[in-house]
Amino acid sequence: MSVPVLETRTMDLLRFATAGSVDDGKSTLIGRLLYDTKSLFTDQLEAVEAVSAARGDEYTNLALLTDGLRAEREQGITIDVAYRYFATPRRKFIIADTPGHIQYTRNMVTGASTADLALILVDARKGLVEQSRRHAFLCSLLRVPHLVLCVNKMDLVDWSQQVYERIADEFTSFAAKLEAPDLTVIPISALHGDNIVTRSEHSPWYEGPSLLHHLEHVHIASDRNLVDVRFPVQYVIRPQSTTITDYRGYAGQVASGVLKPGDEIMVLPSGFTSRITSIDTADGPVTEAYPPMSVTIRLQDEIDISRGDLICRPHNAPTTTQDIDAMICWMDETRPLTVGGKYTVKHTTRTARAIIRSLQYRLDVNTLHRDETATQLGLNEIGRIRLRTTIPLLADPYRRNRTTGGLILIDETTNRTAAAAMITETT
Ligand SMILES: Nc1nc2c(ncn2[C@@H]2O[C@H](COP(=O)(O)OP(=O)(O)OP(=O)(O)O)[C@@H](O)[C@H]2O)c(=O)[nH]1
Repeated sequence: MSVPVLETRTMDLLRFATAGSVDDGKSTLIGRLLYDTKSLFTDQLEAVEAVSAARGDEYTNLALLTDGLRAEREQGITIDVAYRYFATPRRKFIIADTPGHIQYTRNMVTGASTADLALILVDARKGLVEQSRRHAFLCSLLRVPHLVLCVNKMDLVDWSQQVYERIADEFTSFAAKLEAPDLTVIPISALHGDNIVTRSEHSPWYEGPSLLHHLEHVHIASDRNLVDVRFPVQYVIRPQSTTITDYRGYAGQVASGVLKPGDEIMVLPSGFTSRITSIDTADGPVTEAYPPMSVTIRLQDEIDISRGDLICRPHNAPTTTQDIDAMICWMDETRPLTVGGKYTVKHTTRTARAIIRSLQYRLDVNTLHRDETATQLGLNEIGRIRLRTTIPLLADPYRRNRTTGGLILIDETTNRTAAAAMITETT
């Protein structure tokens, strides 16, 4: 049976990103999750207890656990995306802890772009702030399928149901305007551990799940696109590169869809068709491949295929195009995006060069106002652009496919990532 295999293999890992303003309690919450799921080593805990005591903190400061960077510990703020891992018997988790400061939109974009779920924290005393809306907007732009609003520090508002409901209602109506995905709101106290692992006795009026229960059970298997077969070829394994003289395979990671031996496929951009003879993995051959598996595909016919080509089904192909419309988040602090600028584009396994043909508008992420008179995008600004590439890209809209719909721009002189972009239209 193929379906149960698919379920267990793809269901056991949840990637989530955390967001919130400064001091809303993200680091404390992550520390609490690590602590309560026993994902810590004794020496880590002892170190944190010692630092907390030295700082004169009233409670063991669990936020210190997630402060991976020395600079951050000194300044007391999160400045980069820190990845944390923990597991429960039901699932493994990767947390992207992204900073709350307004100037770190690019880190938030980096952390959330591969997330299954985003967790936005608000301080119950302050309610929704500009940052909460901004983060919710970015999550919708990045198509993060599940959103959780944690109303934190409920202990500081005496576990008031009214306070919680006002914040939950306000956020729910804002999220509705964003085509936001599945939304869950949970009242918590990260510091004291209420509604984190088990339901708290302080909130008898709250009938939903604890945060961990929700993280363990949120259904993510159907978020993956299993319909459109997209296999960007990363590496061609030729006869001379193995000891088996007649082996020729195409290695890569399945971006979407399900591939099976016997399937008819088409290779882009050439358009040649063939059939899959076998699918190999590091653990031996498999009878099917689906995202995010890394596999090597062998074909019945000898076709000229190189890195950057894409394998799909003959009647379900991405658009082959040099003209791309995209929403873009500018990440280069030294130079702004300007019309006419030339960049290297990395799109799946394909590299091209591109020119920015136009900037249609700059978006104010707080008000969602579009400024059509804008001529530049600076660090952390978001806008809609049109670009033309030197060679065709094999692209889908980002809303359909987060892999074949995403690209990055690289500054050719510094080799730094200048922007991340989500394709809105391919023409
Ligand atoms: N009373 C109470 N205090 C909390 C709670 N959660 C966090 N705090 C406190 O709020 C302060 C800020 O928490 P952090 O976890 O450092 O906040 P953060 O959002 O990670 O902040 P940055 O890393 O600076 O972005 C700390 O003093 C925490 O102890 C809570 O549920 N109740």
